[in-house]
Amino acid sequence: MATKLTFSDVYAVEIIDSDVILESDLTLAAECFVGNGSHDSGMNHFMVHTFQKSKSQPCLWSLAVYKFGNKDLQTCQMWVNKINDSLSKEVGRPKNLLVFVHPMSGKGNGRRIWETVAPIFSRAKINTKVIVTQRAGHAFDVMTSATNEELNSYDGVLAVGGDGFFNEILNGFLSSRHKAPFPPIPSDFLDALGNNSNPLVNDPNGADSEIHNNIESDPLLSSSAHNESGFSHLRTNDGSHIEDQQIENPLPNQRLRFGIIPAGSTDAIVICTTGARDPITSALHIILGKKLCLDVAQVVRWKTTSTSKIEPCVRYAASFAGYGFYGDVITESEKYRWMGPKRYDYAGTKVFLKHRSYEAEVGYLEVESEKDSSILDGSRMLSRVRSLKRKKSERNICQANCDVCNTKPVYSSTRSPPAISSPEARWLKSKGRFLSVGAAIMSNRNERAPDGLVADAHLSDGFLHLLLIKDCPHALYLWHLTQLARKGGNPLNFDFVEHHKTPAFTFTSIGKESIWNLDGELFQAHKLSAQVFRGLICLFASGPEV
Ligand SMILES: Nc1ncnc2c1ncn2[C@@H]1O[C@H](COP(=O)(O)OP(=O)(O)OP(=O)(O)O)[C@@H](O)[C@H]1O
Repeated sequence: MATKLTFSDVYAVEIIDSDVILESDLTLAAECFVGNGSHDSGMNHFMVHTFQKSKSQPCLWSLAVYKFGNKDLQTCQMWVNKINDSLSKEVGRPKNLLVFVHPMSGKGNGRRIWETVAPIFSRAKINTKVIVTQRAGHAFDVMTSATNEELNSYDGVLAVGGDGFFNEILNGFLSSRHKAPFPPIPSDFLDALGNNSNPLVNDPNGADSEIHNNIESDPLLSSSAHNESGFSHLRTNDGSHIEDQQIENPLPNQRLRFGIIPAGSTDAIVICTTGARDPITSALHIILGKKLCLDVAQVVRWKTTSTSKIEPCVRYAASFAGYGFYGDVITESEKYRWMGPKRYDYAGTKVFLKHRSYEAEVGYLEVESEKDSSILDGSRMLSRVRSLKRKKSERNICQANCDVCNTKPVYSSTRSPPAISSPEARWLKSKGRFLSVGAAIMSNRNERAPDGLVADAHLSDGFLHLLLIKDCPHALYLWHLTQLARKGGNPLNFDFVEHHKTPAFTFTSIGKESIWNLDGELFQAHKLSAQVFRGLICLFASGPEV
């Protein structure tokens, strides 16, 4: 039994009328300090609502209530007032929230899950405006059309649903508000536009690997490259020039936070940011005003198919962007939505059995700390890749109050990550046949991959992890997948796996295929670029306790 409570853990206090104590209140009040004679008639009580951590799984929080009693009602009221005064001084707790509920999310439980947690918000005296979505795109439309003034009347926006639903809300928020230069353009694209760039080439298929170093003439990163190709360096997503715009609500917007109550099929973002997949835990993170900044990838599609026109289209992803295997699984699984979460297993097996590979060219920005030397020969490249395949014991796992995420200040949204525009920036290129191309913005832990795709990815370090799975025998690919599914597995420790930590990459499909998976949502792109914005949004979460 707890002998002390901290105000930061208390979310509500209320006087209760002894004559009408509900049965449910008594069962909840499993642990309570009961004064002498508290069972006497005429005794008055007040309840202090807080939470407790599960002993076996500290990230899993459950509600706890402590009951105090006194014969004098005034004394009880005085204590309630004093506690409320102290609670009102707790910073960062939300008072008004906009809540989107996806009723069909996951197993179709979105509405029921919201009804389970809604009383906790009422008890904490948080006002909620609830919108139950009628169709896909509903939340996106509300978020894009809301004025900044309307959004400013809320302390946060909640998604009761899965990763895809959160992605929709995120895109609705950012697409009309995030003002930033586009990420670098794929190099072959520049070639087509009359540019002779020749960045470093690393052929993943090994034998014909040709490595060129032409840093000085690399035009990928210069603002002029964007201008030459007809895209202004400082353009917003709606195409207007940033200089012409008044930035009303600069991003990152530390005040408006996002929250997710998990109700989806995968819920990787919730698992990575709270450590649990539990609606009550998430509700408590929100109510107690926890705050965590999150990297967001801005993905720009330049061309939808090989023959289509150049039409830049911007999307955002908070957890993952994937092509090949990942694109096929999402395409296939859409056909079996009626199966609920099981559709991913079914579609995954079907796609795995087909064992298709895709020809593509991927460019990525080399990171100073990942570099072994200024000249990368084959063996150094290999050792660099190996250095990323560290043993689990050496992994620096992202967690609550993470040192890595707290080291540098967050970027201003009006600038690209500095590494991209820095003159020392070096681009490497990988061309060949891939089973998949994946970009993990966070570890993507979920119930099928307990350590995630990249166990030591961080939530707010400004990097994504590019995973290039080169064409390999079926059995080896199965081995890689089983390592992913195993706690403590080492899925990156294979010669056919390339792993690069980078703030930006470009992609061009050489074949016809062009299906990407962004946070579990389909996105068709034959040619795209992506860059990470560090800590672009804030979440009501505190990070997992590992
Ligand atoms: N009322 C609705 N009817 C149909 N589709 C909706 C509705 N509201 C939202 N959607 C769409 O459903 C898609 C999937 O939602 P969500 O992510 O919650 O479920 P999921 O796919 O089961 O979970 P996960 O993304 O975790 O795998 C989202 O793209 C969202 O746009």
